[in-house]
Formats: sequence, C-alpha cells, structure tokens
Amino acid sequence: MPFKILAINPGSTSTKLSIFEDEKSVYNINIKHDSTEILKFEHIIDQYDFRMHAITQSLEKEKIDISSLDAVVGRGGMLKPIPGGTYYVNDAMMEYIKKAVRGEHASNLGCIIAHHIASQYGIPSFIVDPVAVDEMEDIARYTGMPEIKRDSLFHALNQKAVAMKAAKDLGKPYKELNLIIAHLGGGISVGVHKKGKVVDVNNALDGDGPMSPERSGTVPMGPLYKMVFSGKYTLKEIQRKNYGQGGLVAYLGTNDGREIHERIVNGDEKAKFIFEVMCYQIAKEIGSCSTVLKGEIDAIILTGGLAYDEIAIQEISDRVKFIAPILIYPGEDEMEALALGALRVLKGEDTAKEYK
Ligand SMILES: Nc1ncnc2c1ncn2[C@@H]1O[C@H](COP(=O)(O)OP(=O)(O)O)[C@@H](O)[C@H]1O
Ligand SMILES: CCCC(=O)OP(=O)(O)O
Repeated sequence: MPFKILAINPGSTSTKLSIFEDEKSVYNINIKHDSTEILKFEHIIDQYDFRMHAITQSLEKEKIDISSLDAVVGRGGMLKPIPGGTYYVNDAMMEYIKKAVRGEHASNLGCIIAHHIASQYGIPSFIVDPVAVDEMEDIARYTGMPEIKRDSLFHALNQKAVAMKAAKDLGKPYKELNLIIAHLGGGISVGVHKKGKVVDVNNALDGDGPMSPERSGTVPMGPLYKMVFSGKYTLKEIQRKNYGQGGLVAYLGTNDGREIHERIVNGDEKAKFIFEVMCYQIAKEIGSCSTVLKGEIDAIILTGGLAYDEIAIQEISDRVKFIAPILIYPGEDEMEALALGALRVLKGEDTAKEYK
C-alpha cells in the first residue's frame, strides 16, 4: 500500500491542499481567500479558525476521505533559525509560532493546522524546509550597525526543491554544486547555494533585496527614517509599504504579473518601466551573489511564478548571462516538496529532526 499524505500550504492569499500517494499527487485544491477577508485579521494566528473552516469545507465538498492518511505535512513558518530538513511538529514549535517571535507570515499556520488534523487520526505531522532555514555563513550576517544582523528568511522549500532538480539535470550531487537561485514570487529571495548550503540570501520579508510584486525591497535608510519619524504614518502603515503594498503594487496597483504583462504588450510605458526596474534589481542581486561564490558558479536558476514571464526572463537574463548558464524552473513545487519530505521519513530514508 502506498503512503497517503496530506500536504497543506497556507499562503498570503490562498491555502493549497494536496493528497499524495507515495510520490504521486492524487488531489490538488487551491482555496483562494479574498484579500479583504484576510486583512480583517490583525495577526496571522487569528486566521486559524477561518482557514480550518475553509479546509474542512473544501475536503467535504470534494468528498475527500482523509481517515486513511499516514501523515500530514505543513509549510513551516518563522521558527528559530534552523538547518534545512523535515521536522516533527511538536509543542515547542507551536508555542514559538503562536507568539510570532520572528514575525508574521501565512506559513506560520502550517504546523498548527497540520498538527490539528493529524492529532484527530493519531498520525504524525511534519514541516519541511521552513522559511526559517538558516545556513548562512557568519560573514553574511553582519551589517555596518552592530545592533542589526541580517536574517535568513526565504523561500527555502522551493529553493531547496529546485536545487535538487537542477542537480539531477546537471548530473552532479547538490553538495558539489555552486548555484544562485532566484525565487521570483509575490516576495523575491535570491539565495547563494554553496555546495549544498544556502550561505547567503536576502530576507524576502524585511526590506532586504530587490523589490517584488508586493514588497519594497531595500530602500535608502535616510529617507526611510525621516518618513518613520515624520509623524505622518503609523508603524503598521510603514510595514504595509514594505510588505503587501510595496513594489509593483505601490506603482501599478496590482501584484499580478500576468496583468502587468498584458499592460506592457498593450503599450503601457509606466508598467514597462517599473517592471524593468524590478528586473534590474533582481539582476543586480544575482550579480552581488556571484561575488560570494567568487565567480565559480555552475548555474543561475530562475524559479517562482514570475519565471513564467518571458519579459522578466529576457530582462534578467540579458544582464546576468555573462556570469553563468541560466536554468529556468517556472512556478514552484512546494506541495511536492512537502509531501516528499514527509515520505522520505515514512519510508525510513530520512529521520525527522526535533525542533527545540
Ligand atoms: N504565467 C505567469 N505569467 C506571468 N506572471 C505570473 C504567471 N504565473 C504567476 N505569475 C506571477 O508571479 C508572481 C508570484 O506568483 P506565485 O509564485 O504564484 O506567488 P507566491 O510566491 O506568492 O506563491 C505573481 O505576480 C503572479 O501574478
Ligand atoms: C519568508 C519568505 C517567504 C515568502 O516571502 O513567501 P511568499 O512570497 O509566498 O509570501
């Protein structure tokens, strides 16, 4: 009998569910949440009942029987900095997440929802490669302000999954490769994968790195702190300018890459320019990552939703193709990455780590 696994991925505007039988995906459900509904909640954890209700309703509507599951796996959130891998969901993990010590991201709900469902059936729950994966080298953590260190918060799940695919395609183990991986999603992270470890990466949530469809990325600090102390804005308003209402949303009123693509091909000069600005910043980030690897790079990889967009691919490739060969893996395989992480443990090919 194959192992049956429910994978749950809470995103900023959706909750994705998949059922896997061993490596095979047999059901996929994408529950879209209206952003006005989501914005009503002050904290991510407050969305728990709302998302659980949506999940239960969807499973019932699709007549999906989850009584014979072997495990439930959720996307892992903003935990303490930890190495990559599969972890058992435990009380220490859920307590930490409930306090949102490192901040708020939809993925914080992954372990709690997975644990809730699994405990009804007496089966294990896991998370895999959470956004808190931290393999950074010390030199990458320092800034010019001793009080402030750089944090590793990024699309670890998809970056690691894509790295494994690239390793297969390049015919070399991940641990022998040097890769620069740019996840181009609602948020953007560009990671330096040095021989199997992400030794440097921009914090995709905290105003670090290129602007993205809905995030500001890095902005000059002088004007920012004048803005912060001008008395015109609340902390929440400033945070929204960085996260949720920044980047393409701030200039073009949408975070939808497909809509912007249509505007560009229909002659919208502003959309064309702002999109080019974002691609320029992504290319510049990749260029800066190339120095971390001292130019010894097997491949640059573009992945995430925007890697479907040929304008983005063209703009970025034009600027970085001199550095290394470019591989494109559009979209993300987070559901598969979650299920395979749990499956390796169920099959005894890997041991789940304990979060402390
Ligand atoms: N086929 C496509 N063409 C152009 N842009 C796309 C396409 N698919 C997704 N996108 C855009 O990619 C961005 C991120 O999408 P996605 O990777 O699904 O988001 P997230 O990282 O939040 O899961 C969005 O701006 C989305 O509109
Ligand atoms: C912490 C990085 C994860 C992230 O930014 O994910 P989304 O782009 O899906 O919000």
